[in-house]
Amino acid sequence: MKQILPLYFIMGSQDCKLDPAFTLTEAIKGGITCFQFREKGPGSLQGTEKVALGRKLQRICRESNIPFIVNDDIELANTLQADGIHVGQDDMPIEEVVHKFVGNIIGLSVHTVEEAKQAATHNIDYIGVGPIFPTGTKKDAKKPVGASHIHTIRDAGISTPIVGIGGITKQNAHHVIQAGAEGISLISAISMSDYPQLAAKQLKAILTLA
Ligand SMILES: Cc1ncsc1CCOP(=O)(O)O
Ligand SMILES: C=C1C=NC(C(F)(F)F)=NC1=N
Ligand SMILES: [Mg+2]
Repeated sequence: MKQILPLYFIMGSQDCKLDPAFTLTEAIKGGITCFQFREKGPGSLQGTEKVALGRKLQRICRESNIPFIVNDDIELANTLQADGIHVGQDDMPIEEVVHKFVGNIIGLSVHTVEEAKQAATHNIDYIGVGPIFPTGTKKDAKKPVGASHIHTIRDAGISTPIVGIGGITKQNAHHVIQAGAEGISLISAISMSDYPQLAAKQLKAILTLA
């Protein structure tokens, strides 16, 4: 987990300024360590187009040995034989996911310390804690919790690997690492960039300095 969580890029075509395949290829060159396909919300693809894009992005990840995680859609995750799945609190119950998903990485979205405690009782590989900072990318995001919330979760004795998520940029990424997260995950800081390779490189450099 420690080697895949540091710079965890998440994207769907709806988040992407340039061509998704180009952006992902560039982000990988820039040093991302994990990718999540999150085709969801306004403007996202559905059905066969969604599967086709997923397959295309999975191939790009496979060429560079980058784990390919699918958000929410357990059917798609199993169809693509994805490396992992990420589910939210209001998606399929985690017990079911652990049972139904054939891959090996399972991630869960977490907002409160209570949810983090719950997650720790299942063998979840990592938890996505956020939104850390305000974000416009997820329409129904909850109230930002701030980087200190990661510290609070750690202080509650929870040792599950953590990625911070929500409004993370090269300006604020260091707060997330300093608060005790194994990594940062983000969408627009890379997906909305004209230079996704440079964006990824700059974020990666900050992680090594944090
Ligand atoms: C998927 C998700 N979950 C909590 S905030 C968020 C959106 C993160 O997007 P960005 O990195 O552009 O703020
Ligand atoms: C809502 C989400 C929260 N966290 C994460 C991750 F960063 F992968 F943990 N992914 C999501 N899709
Ligand atoms: Mg979700």
